[in-house]
Amino acid sequence: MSIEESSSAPEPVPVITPFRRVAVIGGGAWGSALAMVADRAGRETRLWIREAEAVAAIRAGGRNPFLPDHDMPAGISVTGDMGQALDGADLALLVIPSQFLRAMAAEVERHAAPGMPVVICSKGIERDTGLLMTQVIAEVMPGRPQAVLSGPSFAAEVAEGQPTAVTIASADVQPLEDDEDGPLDPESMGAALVASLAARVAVTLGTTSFRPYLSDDLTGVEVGGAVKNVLAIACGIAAGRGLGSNPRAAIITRGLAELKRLAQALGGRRETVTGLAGIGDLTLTCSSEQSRNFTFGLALGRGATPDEALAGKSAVVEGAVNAETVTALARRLGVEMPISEAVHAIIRGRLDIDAAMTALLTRPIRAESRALEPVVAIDHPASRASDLETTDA
Ligand SMILES: NC(=O)c1ccc[n+]([C@@H]2O[C@H](COP(=O)([O-])OP(=O)(O)OC[C@H]3O[C@@H](n4cnc5c(N)ncnc54)[C@H](O)[C@@H]3O)[C@@H](O)[C@H]2O)c1
Ligand SMILES: O=P(O)(O)OC[C@H](O)CO
Repeated sequence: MSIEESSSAPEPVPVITPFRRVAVIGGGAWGSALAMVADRAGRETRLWIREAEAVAAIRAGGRNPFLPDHDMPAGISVTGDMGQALDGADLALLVIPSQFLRAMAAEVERHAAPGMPVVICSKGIERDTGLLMTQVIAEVMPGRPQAVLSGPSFAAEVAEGQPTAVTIASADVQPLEDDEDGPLDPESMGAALVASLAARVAVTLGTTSFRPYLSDDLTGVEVGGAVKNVLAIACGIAAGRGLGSNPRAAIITRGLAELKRLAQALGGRRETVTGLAGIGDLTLTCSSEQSRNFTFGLALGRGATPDEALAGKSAVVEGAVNAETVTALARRLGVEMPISEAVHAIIRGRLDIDAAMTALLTRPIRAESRALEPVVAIDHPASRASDLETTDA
């Protein structure tokens, strides 16, 4: 029996027109892989790369140094000229490391056609402002339609065409008409989702190896992408320190609780946290040495300083910055994130790994679920004054 036969027949949905000309802004590993996705999906694809050497290397028939094991398909037009990349584009994917997105987006805004939507593919929170990437784009590209693409997706595997599923969220998912069942009536929301920018981006990029899911929760999706990087560093640290397999499971589980608290404090929804951009990306990044964040943590755990762990890397380690941005935002909102705090304190040299581990393990004992009210916290029998609570500022 086929998959189609085994499930009830879906309602017919309107045909959604894909975007035809896609500009990918940012030719690091992820931008290059996403350009390959767009090319495979049959879109006219241009890839803007900031580094002239990378453009020259690809044009000379070589490979992008940011994705050195993969040929760039001939159908992708590679350029270092932003105006050329955006000329005639009807969609742009912004694949710029989070701390540089503001500056690059301002340049995109100068060249992009009015109303051309952008898809944010970066994972992080801006250091100077504590803003999510969607908030940065709203400031720099006011009024421009935007979506977010995130989820468990190592660039190299996507470039190889390995099966990958991601979440695409856009904010234009409004019920199509007033509905007496309220704005979250599933039928009305389902219809709105189909008419959304997220859906159009999904049909633009979907292939037999790249499967997007739709969401209207940009905040939940964004917080997942930023926080998982910090938690992957925590898992790397534990592995590098030789602490066995148990801490990884604990960090993923309790880290997910941190992620959920921050997402909800910012207006995101808890179910997004259990989706691809939350637990999906968290489990991927916390479990693989393909992750730059995990391997950064691994080096710290083996005794390297943060500078030594980053030395010689052209690749971005978003979590190294986002440990600071995530915890600063959490503190401002009164959200407890002890594992992320510990990672930040270790990177800053304020706490050594063993002291951080002891501090985490001896925090007050409380119910696992905060749904169990009232929340009772009991002093841990082995606790000292918690190092974590004194680490910062
Ligand atoms: N690599 C992945 O597997 C992957 C997957 C999903 C999401 N992401 C996210 O995509 C974003 C880009 O990461 P990547 O992996 O493509 O990068 P990368 O590590 O492969 O390459 C570094 C990138 O940083 C850019 N860069 C360096 N200095 C800059 C500056 N001063 N101004 C502007 N840009 C500068 C380079 O041009 C290059 O594009 C990050 O937010 C990352 O979290 C990456
Ligand atoms: O290599 P990392 O740790 O930046 O992770 C890459 C992607 O975000 C995984 O989804």
